[in-house]
Amino acid sequence: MASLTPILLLGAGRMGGALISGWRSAGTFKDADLMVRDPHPGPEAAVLAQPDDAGLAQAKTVLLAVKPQLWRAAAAIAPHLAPDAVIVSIAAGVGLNDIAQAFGGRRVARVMPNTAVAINQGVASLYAPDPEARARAEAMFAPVAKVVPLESEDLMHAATAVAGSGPAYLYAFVEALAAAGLEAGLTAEAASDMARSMVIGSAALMARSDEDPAELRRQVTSPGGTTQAALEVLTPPLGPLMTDAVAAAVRRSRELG
Ligand SMILES: NC(=O)C1=CN([C@@H]2O[C@H](COP(=O)(O)OP(=O)(O)OC[C@H]3O[C@@H](n4cnc5c(N)ncnc54)[C@H](OP(=O)(O)O)[C@@H]3O)[C@@H](O)[C@H]2O)C=CC1
Ligand SMILES: O=C(O)[C@@H]1CCC=N1
Repeated sequence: MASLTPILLLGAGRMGGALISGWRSAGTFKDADLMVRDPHPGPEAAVLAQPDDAGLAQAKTVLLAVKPQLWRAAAAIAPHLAPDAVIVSIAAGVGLNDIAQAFGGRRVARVMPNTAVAINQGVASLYAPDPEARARAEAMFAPVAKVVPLESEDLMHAATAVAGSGPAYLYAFVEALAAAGLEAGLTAEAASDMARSMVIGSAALMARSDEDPAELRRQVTSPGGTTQAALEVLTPPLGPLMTDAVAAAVRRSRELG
């Protein structure tokens, strides 16, 4: 693999900022290895070099991290890039061939990360038929995420729906559980503390356990007890609901492309 730095973050908002935080804490890149082009960079990117058009030619790798609706406008920098610059896109839904075309035929990798890269515990699905682009994307994401290679680009929609958007589903669950606790008589503060701490502790337990989630669930569920009573309410609609939610995200990902 050729040198992948300097890396240009083309867009450095919430997801670009999460990556910068993760790279800093993992020691993956020095700030001097990173540059940013963004009209309003987030706090993590504010100290990074902001090259003018001539300076863009220094970038060896470009992380495309703008909203999917804005990616074609962002690609207007392509004529200023070095011919051998490689594009690594995290934009939801936007196809590899379209990106390659807009960036003058340069090599492209697609990655779908999630915000947990900020603490080096992300998931990053990767599709890149070009070996050099794949190697660079792996070098960028393996220090901050579990990298999951995808065999076909079409699976990127499902990866986005499960692991890219997934953190929001979990936070929505915590919100709903806290609201239910409030309804059951707890104070708002106690309900929020319990829901949040329960998810943090249960996720940490799952991370350390060799058991699959179904066995961990069984370990909590006493026959005829409280958990069983709740799961009899929760489980029947949960599977179909999650299937519908993931299908909606897949549909939206296809539309964004
Ligand atoms: N957030 C997430 O959890 C995840 C996001 N993604 C993908 O990452 C990408 C970025 O998402 P996110 O970080 O949430 O979005 P943000 O809006 O937080 O960040 C995008 C940044 O790009 C800037 N920008 C807009 N236009 C341009 C341009 N022409 N050139 C350079 N920068 C520009 C925006 O500035 P301004 O605010 O001024 O418009 C903003 O700072 C999306 O494509 C999304 O699909 C992927 C996985 C997870
Ligand atoms: O909501 C979105 O479209 C982006 C992609 C995955 C997470 N956030």
